Amino acid sequence: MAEETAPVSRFREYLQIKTVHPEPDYDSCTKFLLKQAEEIGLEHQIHECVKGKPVVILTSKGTDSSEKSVLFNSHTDVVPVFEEKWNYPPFEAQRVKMEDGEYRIYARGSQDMKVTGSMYLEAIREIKKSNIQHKRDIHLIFGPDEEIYSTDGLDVFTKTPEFAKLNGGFDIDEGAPSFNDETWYFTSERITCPVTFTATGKTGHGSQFIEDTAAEKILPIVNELLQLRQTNLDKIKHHGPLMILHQGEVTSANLTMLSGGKQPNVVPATYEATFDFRVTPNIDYGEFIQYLKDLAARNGCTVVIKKPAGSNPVTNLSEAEPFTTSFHKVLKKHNKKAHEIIMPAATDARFIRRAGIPAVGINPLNFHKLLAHDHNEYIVESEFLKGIPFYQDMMIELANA
Ligand SMILES: CSCC[C@H](NC(C)=O)C(=O)O
Ligand SMILES: [Zn+2]
Ligand SMILES: [Zn+2]
Repeated sequence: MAEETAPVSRFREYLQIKTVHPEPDYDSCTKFLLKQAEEIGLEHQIHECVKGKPVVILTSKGTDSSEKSVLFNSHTDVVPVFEEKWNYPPFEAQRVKMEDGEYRIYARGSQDMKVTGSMYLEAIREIKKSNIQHKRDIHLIFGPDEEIYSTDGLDVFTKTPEFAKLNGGFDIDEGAPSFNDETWYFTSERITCPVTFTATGKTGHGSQFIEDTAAEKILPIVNELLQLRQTNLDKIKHHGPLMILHQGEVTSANLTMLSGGKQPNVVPATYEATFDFRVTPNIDYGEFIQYLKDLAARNGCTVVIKKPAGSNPVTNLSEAEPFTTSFHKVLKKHNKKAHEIIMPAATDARFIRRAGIPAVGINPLNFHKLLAHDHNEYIVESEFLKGIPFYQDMMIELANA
């Protein structure tokens, strides 16, 4: 049995903190991060835009803090588990030796995204230990509530003077591990767009042909949107198993909640249908919202756009020099077969882009089954360890760009 190294022990300690919704233990998490900062020799700030929702920032000062800084962002919260479905307890972070000799770390958050926060911490630890100087300030941002829309997290924090004071010039953010030897990076993402349609109609006895019912109003909407889902899926189906890389190019629609009715023999007065749309940056967001409003009106329903987004800026890397050159230099040094794709899900990078800062989501882990939000989430230890020098180089190259 290979000895557990200190970076793995610290990663496991981070995973053991139950920052799980609906009641994430942010206090213990902040204590852990501050202990890291003290050991490593980093400055720290804590911003609670909303009480109990800390954004923790750990900083390695550069030799010229007047230059634009570089940000390395990650979230500290994790999604809930169905514990009975796990082979290993999700908050023990067990280190398990596999038949191929590899070690895996099983825990909720191991992929999404404490592995990234841990790689940032270990990378900066190495930089400080070796006393390597860098020009720009490096800020590690640990944000809360990303998994629940970041309303009390980066969404609000990125609008504060404290965020502006960080003077960010470039942001490295959440990515996804790849299932092969390629590394994907994201300069844009689909807008997360939860929408609820409500139909109201006549009620009465379940034995009668009541007219103008809620069901008759909601169903055309549901049917049209499920058809839209199919049409958009058909556009990317030809990619076969690689379709997953092209999801961001189209808008997805999933009926995620449907409710109405109290008893079988009472015609319901209302029906509610909630869709999780992810709106591709390839279409006009405003036009899509108008389409949903028209669809509701045409069917005599009301519609609530639950998280109106305003804008969905895309990072144009050709306009993000000198950082872009440094970013690609590091990918090359680490022999990354890099591909730019559209992030199909939502990350906190959207708020940083909205603040006018170029942001790139990336995850250097290769050969992983994507297990974010799934049972038995794990990472392969050797890939985590390989990611540390990757981020070390990324920090130094960007901070000296
Ligand atoms: C919508 S806010 C929640 C964020 C979450 N992000 C990821 C990467 O899983 C999502 O896209 O559902
Ligand atoms: Zn995440
Ligand atoms: Zn997530």
